[in-house]
Amino acid sequence: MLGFIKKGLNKTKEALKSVVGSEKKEKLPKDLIEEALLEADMDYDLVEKIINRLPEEVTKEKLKKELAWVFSVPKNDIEINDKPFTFLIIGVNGAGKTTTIAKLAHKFKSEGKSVILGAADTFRAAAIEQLTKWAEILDVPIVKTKQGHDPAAVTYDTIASAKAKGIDIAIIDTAGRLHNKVNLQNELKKIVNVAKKAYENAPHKIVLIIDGTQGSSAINQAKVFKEIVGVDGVIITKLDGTAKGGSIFTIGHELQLPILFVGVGEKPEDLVKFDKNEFIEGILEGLYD
Ligand SMILES: Nc1nc2c(ncn2[C@@H]2O[C@H](COP(=O)(O)OP(=O)(O)OP(=O)(O)O)[C@@H](O)[C@H]2O)c(=O)[nH]1
Repeated sequence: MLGFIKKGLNKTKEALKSVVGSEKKEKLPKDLIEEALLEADMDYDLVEKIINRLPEEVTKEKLKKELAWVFSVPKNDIEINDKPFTFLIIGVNGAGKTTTIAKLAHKFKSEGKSVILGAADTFRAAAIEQLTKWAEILDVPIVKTKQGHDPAAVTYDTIASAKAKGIDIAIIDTAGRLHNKVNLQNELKKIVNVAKKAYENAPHKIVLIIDGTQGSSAINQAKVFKEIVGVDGVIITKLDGTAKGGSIFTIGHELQLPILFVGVGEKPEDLVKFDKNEFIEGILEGLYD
C-alpha cells in the first residue's frame, strides 16, 4: 500500500514542493497549484480544466474533489478466470518490459499460481538472455528460441506448453521496434493470431508497458500501439525515478485504458497495483503537507 506513495511518488512530491514550499498549509493560491501540477508533468489542458473550477485560495479537500473528478480511469482489476491465462507484453525497447515481466511472474508466483515465460522478443539476443536470467532467479520455466527466429512460434510453444503442463499463467515478451510501424503491426498481429491458434481465448490481456520517465511524451507511442494491436491495460514503469508522476493523469485521461500496475524500482517486488485515490493522496501530500 505504502509502496506507491513512498517509493513511486517521492521525486514527484519533491517537484511539487519545489514550487509550493515544504511547510504544511491549509490553503494554496490556485496559480501556485497550476505551476506545481505543470512542473510534475500533468498535461496543460487537464491542468487548465481543473484550475478553471477552483477558487483563488484552495483547500486540500477542494483540490482532492477536482482531481478525482478530472481523473476518470477504467477499473483495473484483473480476474484470472481461465487457464492458461495469457499476458502479451508490448511496448518500445527500454520501457521496462523484461523487468515488468519478472515482476508479474513474481507477483503471481507469490499468490500461489504457476507461471511460464515466453521469450518472443527474438529480435535481440540480449532480450532472450535477460528474460532467461529472470526465469532462473524466479525459478519459473521459459520457452525460447535463437535470436532471429519466429516470435509467433515462441508464442505458440509457450501457450501449448502451459496447456500441456497445466500452468496457470503465461507471460509473453515481444519486440518493440517502433521505427517500423508496418513491421511491428504485422508481427504483433501475427503473434496474436497464432496465440489464438494455440488457445482460442489467448491472449487474455495485451498489456502495454509505458516508461514513466518519459512523461507525457510516451502517450503518442501508446496511441500507436493501441491503434495497431489493441491494448487491454497499461503498466507505467520507473515511477520511482521521475519527477513527472503527474503524467499518470495525462496517460489515464488520454488513453482511457486501465492502469494496472506501476513500477517503483528494479526488484521483482517493486510492482504496485495502481490505486487512483492513493495516487491523488500522494499528489496532495506533495502540495499541502
Ligand atoms: N527504477 C526503476 N527502474 C526500472 C523499472 N522498471 C525497469 N527498470 C529499469 O529500466 C531498464 C530497462 O528495463 P528492461 O526491463 O530491460 O526494458 P525492456 O523494455 O525489456 O528493454 P529491452 O530489453 O531493451 O527491450 C533496466 O535497467 C531496468 O532495471 C522501475 O519500475 N523502476
